[in-house]
Amino acid sequence: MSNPILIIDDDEGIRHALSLLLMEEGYPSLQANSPIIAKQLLKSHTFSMVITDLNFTQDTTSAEEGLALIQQLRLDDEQLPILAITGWGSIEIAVKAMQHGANDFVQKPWENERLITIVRTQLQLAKANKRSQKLAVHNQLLQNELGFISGLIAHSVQIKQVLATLSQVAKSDVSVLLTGENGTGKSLFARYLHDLSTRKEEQLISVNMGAVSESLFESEMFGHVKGAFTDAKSQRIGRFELADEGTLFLDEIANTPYSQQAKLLRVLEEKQFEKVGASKTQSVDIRLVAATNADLTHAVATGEFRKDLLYRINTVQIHIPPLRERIADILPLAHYFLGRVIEKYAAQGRTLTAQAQRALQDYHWPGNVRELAHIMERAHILAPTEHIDAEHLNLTPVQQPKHVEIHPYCTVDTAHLTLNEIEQDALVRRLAFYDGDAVAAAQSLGLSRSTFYRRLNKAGK
Ligand SMILES: Nc1ncnc2c1ncn2[C@@H]1O[C@H](COP(=O)(O)OP(=O)(O)OP(=O)(O)O)[C@@H](O)[C@H]1O
Repeated sequence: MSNPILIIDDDEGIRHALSLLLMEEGYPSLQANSPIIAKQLLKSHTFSMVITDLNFTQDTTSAEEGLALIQQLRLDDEQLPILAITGWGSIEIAVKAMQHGANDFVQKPWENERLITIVRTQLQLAKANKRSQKLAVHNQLLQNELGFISGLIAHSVQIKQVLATLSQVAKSDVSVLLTGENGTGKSLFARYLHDLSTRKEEQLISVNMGAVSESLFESEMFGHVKGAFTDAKSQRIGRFELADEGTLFLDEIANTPYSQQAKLLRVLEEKQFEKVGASKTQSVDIRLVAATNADLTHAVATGEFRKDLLYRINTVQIHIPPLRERIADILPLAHYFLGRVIEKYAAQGRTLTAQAQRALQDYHWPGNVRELAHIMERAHILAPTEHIDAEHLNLTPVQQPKHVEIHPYCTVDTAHLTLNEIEQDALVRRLAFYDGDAVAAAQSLGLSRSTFYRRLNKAGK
């Protein structure tokens, strides 16, 4: 049901008549007999529109009280449609009401049909305004999303299976958690899910939880009202509100500051929130998709991630396998990215030699699909002829830990070591091999960084 319309008039008969008229047209309403009561109601409720008289004390005709109220309402909310009722039919007052922020006016006694037409028009206008405001913010967000594309390459059985599961759950409203290494395509799969869902006409709003600073978390997620804090010069729409009726994609969810996880959970559970500085509660209807490259079960065990939040977000969990485990995707992706760079630079077509193709298939891909995209662009720039050879791919040995000889692990005499000692030795050597870069070391072993550390610590005990 839509938010109610607030009727403000000191005359009970008028409030009643208006309320009945609106109800017949399907608009619920609440009533206030004075500006004071109206302000109280506005603090605790969200209204779709305000219809207000201008004189609230008997025998006054100056309209001062009403004009002051309109001015205040407009200051508090730039979008709220305000309709003034000018009882003492002077055009001068009607003009003043508009100057103070009213969107339109009607004269008493009003014609029902005209009044309803104005109400309907103003509500539609407000909805359109809100939508375009949301679209503007959304476009900005999209522009900030580097490398966003709509194409999706799926040749391997594993990715076909992922797509099948995504289509299966898309139409429901269950929360989906996408797990997988960096660059495996989690954001792209979130978009795929949204596009297949019943919410596809609405927005998919992405938030990189690692990029939201702790101090601005609430303002970013829930928005703020004008004046909520020193820099809050105007009202701000938060990501939850932007995603209303659509999908909210929380990327890198493991990076949500612990102090904010309870607040996030509350909104996800109750589907209600308050803007920073606002006392009234807003409802929101979102479908949640989250993504992580971390081991969230481990993060729960170490107290970094709330267990209840994990259970709220992982109703369905889908793992996106790393590129090295789905070799069938490598060449189709390589050709796809090559096609894109050729288009981008309006360049002549190029082909991959047989050696280059083999090198791509043999490579370990610690940076997954994102790395492949970069390598194809670089190769396009580096190759002097239309043939891209293995050397132009520049797959350096450091990035290629698949070759056993570069890990001096085999030279260790393991005959007298326990399994734990062998594991620790392997982990320590791998870390040293990557110059202490735990992420690269973990990725080369097919582990998340946290699992890598956990095993390193365990093996050391
Ligand atoms: N199957 C695919 N087909 C086409 N492009 C893909 C595919 N998978 C990934 N990509 C592209 O690879 C890049 C990295 O993907 P994406 O950003 O979705 O990965 P991610 O798993 O969300 O990464 P991170 O964990 O770092 O956020 C993007 O440009 C994406 O469009």
